[in-house]
Amino acid sequence: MTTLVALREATLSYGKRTLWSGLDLDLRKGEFVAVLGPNGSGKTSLLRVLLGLQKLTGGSLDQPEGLGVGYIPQQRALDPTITLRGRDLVSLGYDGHRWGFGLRGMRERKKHVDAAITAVGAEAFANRPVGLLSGGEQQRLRVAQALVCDPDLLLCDEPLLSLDLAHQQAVSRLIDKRRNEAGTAVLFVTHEINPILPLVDRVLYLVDGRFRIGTPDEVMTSEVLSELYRTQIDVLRVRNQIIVVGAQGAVESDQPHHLQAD
Ligand SMILES: Nc1ncnc2c1ncn2[C@@H]1O[C@H](COP(=O)(O)OP(=O)(O)OP(=O)(O)O)[C@@H](O)[C@H]1O
Repeated sequence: MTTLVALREATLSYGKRTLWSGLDLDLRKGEFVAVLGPNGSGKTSLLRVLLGLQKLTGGSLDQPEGLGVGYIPQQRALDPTITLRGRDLVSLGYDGHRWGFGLRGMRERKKHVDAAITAVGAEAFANRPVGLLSGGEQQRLRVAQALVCDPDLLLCDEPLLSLDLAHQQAVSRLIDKRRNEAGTAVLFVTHEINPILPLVDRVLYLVDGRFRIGTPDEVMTSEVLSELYRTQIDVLRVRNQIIVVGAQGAVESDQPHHLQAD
């Protein structure tokens, strides 16, 4: 499979604090990689490196020139006074240069924006000011904005947060469809692996500068998580769900970051 992006011996430090080092990661075309780990382990920072917003402090990042990158940022509620409409937000993600700015360009732009809005089921509120929409409605528009530019690489920072179950499934299916049909590689930061487990090819699990990369079966085990968290962790499989139980008692599978290392 073609490698789209390669990190070699990658290190990221802020001052004296090293978030991770010696990270080797090949992201392949059409691959779905989930990034898991407790708060502050450097998941968002990894996405920022791939976006070119943060420089590595060691090692290298190889990505082809002109790689199309879509980004679904971690959710922050938008200011209620913002008057930008939902469809304008989606349009911002569209690369109009590809089609030019003439009449044809504008028609193409509208076609793509409409398709992205329909894909996330946002037709009913796309013409309303984004600041007045609910968190889940805003999130669906952010997903549309990231997909409308037909990205080669899609970086997702907890995109399912604040979505109800039906929309979690709809958004996951949409991202999966995109990578199956267009070979888009997906790097998906999440605290909850279960809703996306059937889609995940590999997991990158970061804890306190330590990390493990492999298939969910290789990484989501009692042995590996105990080693990463440096405390006894039990990983149970119940009806195709992964339940992580820490030393402090039962830990909800969607909140492994609440595990205490002491
Ligand atoms: N520009 C920066 N300068 C200094 N420290 C930073 C900077 N950006 C992030 N950090 C710190 O680096 C650590 C990792 O942050 P990051 O946002 O990557 O973590 P995360 O794994 O995404 O966490 P969360 O699960 O809480 O979203 C945090 O302690 C954060 O405060």
